[in-house]
Amino acid sequence: MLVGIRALLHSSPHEQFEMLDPARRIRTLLLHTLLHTTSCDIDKVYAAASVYPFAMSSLLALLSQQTPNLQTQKGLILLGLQNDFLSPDGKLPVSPRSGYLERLKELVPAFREFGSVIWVRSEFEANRVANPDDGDGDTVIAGSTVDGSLGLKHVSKRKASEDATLPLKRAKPADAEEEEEDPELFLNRTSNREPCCVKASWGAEYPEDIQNLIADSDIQVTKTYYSAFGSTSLLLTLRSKLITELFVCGCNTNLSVFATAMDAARYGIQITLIEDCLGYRRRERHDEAIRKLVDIMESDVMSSSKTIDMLRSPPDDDKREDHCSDEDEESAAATDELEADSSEEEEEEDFIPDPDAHIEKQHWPPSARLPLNVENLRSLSLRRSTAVAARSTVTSQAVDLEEKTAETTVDEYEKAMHEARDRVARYDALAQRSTPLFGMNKEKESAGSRILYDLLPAELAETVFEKLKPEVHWQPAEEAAGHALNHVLIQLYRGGTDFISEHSDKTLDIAKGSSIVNVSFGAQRTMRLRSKRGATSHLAAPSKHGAATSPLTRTTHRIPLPHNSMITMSLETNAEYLHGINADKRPAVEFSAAEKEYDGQRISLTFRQIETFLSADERLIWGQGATGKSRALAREVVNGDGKESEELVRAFGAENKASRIEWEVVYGRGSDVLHLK
Ligand SMILES: O=C(O)CCC(=O)C(=O)O
Ligand SMILES: [Fe+2]
Repeated sequence: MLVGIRALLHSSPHEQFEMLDPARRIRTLLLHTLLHTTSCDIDKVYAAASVYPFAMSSLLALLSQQTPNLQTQKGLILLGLQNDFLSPDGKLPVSPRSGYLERLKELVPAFREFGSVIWVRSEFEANRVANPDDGDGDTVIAGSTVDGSLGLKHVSKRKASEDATLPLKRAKPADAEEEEEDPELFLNRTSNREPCCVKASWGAEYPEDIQNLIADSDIQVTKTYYSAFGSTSLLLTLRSKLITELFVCGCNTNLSVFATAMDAARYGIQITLIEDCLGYRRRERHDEAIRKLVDIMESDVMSSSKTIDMLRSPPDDDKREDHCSDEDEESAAATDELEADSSEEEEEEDFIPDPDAHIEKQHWPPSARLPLNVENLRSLSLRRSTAVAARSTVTSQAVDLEEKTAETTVDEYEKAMHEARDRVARYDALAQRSTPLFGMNKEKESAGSRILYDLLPAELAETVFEKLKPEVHWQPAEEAAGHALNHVLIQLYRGGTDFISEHSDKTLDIAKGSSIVNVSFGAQRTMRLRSKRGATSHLAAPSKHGAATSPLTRTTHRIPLPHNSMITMSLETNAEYLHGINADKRPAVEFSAAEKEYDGQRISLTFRQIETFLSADERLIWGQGATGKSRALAREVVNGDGKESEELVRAFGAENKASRIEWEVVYGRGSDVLHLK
């Protein structure tokens, strides 16, 4: 059960009225319509699994076998760093990104301490078809796919009987009519031009600077397709080395990089694109490739320096643990063994693969297993990078607020909250410190919703919970009116089993275009956001048919809410998803330190900008959500369960169901009902 304590606020000391507490309408309704989640969304971690079920399930099977002590490895893959692309005299020079080589000079040797370095070069052998209609070719972003949506449909045509160890897309020689004139399609000889990287030509060689970076111990691969998995034994190499995570550099982002990363991700390998070490000729193609890899394959994107930082000081375990713990789901496995130890000796000691066996059996020998399944691996990896990013962006905030920490009074807290609210209003400033709610590079999907860690200065954060707790029991919250937010709801979750069912906040009384700001103190809980049934999202990546998610697929995001964090939830996110905090029924031993803190109790503060008002005696109601739209037109509140209550319940129900409501149609007339029975 959730204990909700209402906090009525005066909008200004001079006006004799109180804000309508929307929670009263909302919460009373919730008591009647408790929604219990009944089924687990298997699509939760990445929708790709349903698009490429066969490739995914083979890796899933592989990773979920239970044998201790097997450690996964990382690889740095560098594609196409050849004269034809890097040299100004090459056939298809990419735009030299400033400092690119310097960054590689730092990254490559640094990476060797943590994993394998893999150099992949192209050699023209025969014309390769890109994005053919029958699906029998490489997937790149060029030619006819550039303006429209990318033709991925051929990949899903793969039959389960196909051998997943073979490259997913085997390009076939192009015939005359299929010739692509797009000059970026460098593995294509047309009547007008020569292909790039012709075997034994200068263009196919590595420039000297790159040659100097290659060590004897590195893996070198020559490919003749856009994808490094076509015509090579790269997959076997990766599997024999237990490389489950690839960091990708090179050029072109939209060609070899894209085709390779797509294939790798289909094989269940976690991809991190090192954005400042990618080369391209056209920015929009580079962006599109990254967007698709992030949206479809849940790839991460990092700078080279952040990659090195992350490798050198991986985030602590608390931040990496998966907190999926809904009653309808298996809880995540332990994560201790996740961190790869890249020492070659240890790797060999534990597992000596028989490559032939892999082709046939599609799984590792029973003696080799991972403690994690692929879902955990992926979500952890995603979380980890987000945590790193968050950590590295909060430093300036800590400095900013340092002076304000001398005295940790509630006034101080108020001041800090005001400051935080101002920052919410100034989106640009906030963006420096917070990250998109659903992860770095998920700006669009997050629709302006963001998460900010380390909201308050450290000293204040240490005491704020103890200071706020008595407030919850004793009295409504102090006035917390800011410029944009005039209402706060304080809620105490007494332990892991207190929950709030999934819902959308009802926008009847909430100012249009405003954001809902949700601050967490105390024990960490996880907010689950789940797209509405039958909703076609306009926020996620559009598919060929224009809609991002099929009406049957529901997208789920789980956002851990650590102590001292703040979510700014846009009304768009509120409309698109139901949000809630499920009861956590895992055994206590599975709780992380952050989840156990404060005796498992959590306080949330939900700030809103409310546009419907009540008179101090609660007899009159007016404003956006009432029938009288101004003070002068205020009407008497309606209580009881008459027809009007029923109508309001129905309207609220509509908002819980639909990702888009016609606000004017559903709520426009307003309702003077205050208490729903
Ligand atoms: O406690 C929380 O963080 C969520 C609260 C919430 O969603 C609500 O009150 O509408
Ligand atoms: Fe809510």
